[in-house]
Amino acid sequence: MRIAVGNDHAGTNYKFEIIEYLKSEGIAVNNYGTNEENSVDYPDFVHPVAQDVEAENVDFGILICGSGNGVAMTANKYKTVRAGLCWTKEITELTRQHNDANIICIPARFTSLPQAIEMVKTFLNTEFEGGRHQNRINKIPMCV
Ligand SMILES: O=C(CO)[C@H](O)[C@H](O)[C@H](O)COP(=O)(O)O
Repeated sequence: MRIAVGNDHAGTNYKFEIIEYLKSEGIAVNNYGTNEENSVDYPDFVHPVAQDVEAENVDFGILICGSGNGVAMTANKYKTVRAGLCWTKEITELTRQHNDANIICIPARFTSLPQAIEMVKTFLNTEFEGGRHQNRINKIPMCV
């Protein structure tokens, strides 16, 4: 498995811990930064992750910022990206089971680090249920 990871300054610390977890599981990582804590603009670090997902260079993406919203809004501009904002284990499960999300967006300022890692584990280990949910996903694009 290969995962693309991107974050702004609010997500740098969590990102390094999440990468440690991914590597401990033998998962390959494309780290697009930022690797610093100085203020940056989140779209600069979201576009490479979304492009990796769109090009199917990776299995999933992980985006981390303060609230999770800016990174989700940016990533969801890509046609084949379904980026879900997650803040509990249960919502993370549903984001995979019902929405077949291919990117998880983590709000670092509103989740603890153990919670963030648990959400990543859950995201990577939960299957899409298909069926009625596939019909709904098919209706998401504005231009089919
Ligand atoms: O929405 C966001 C990016 O996806 C975030 O919450 C940012 O991390 C946040 O806007 C950064 O705020 P700051 O005051 O510039 O640190």
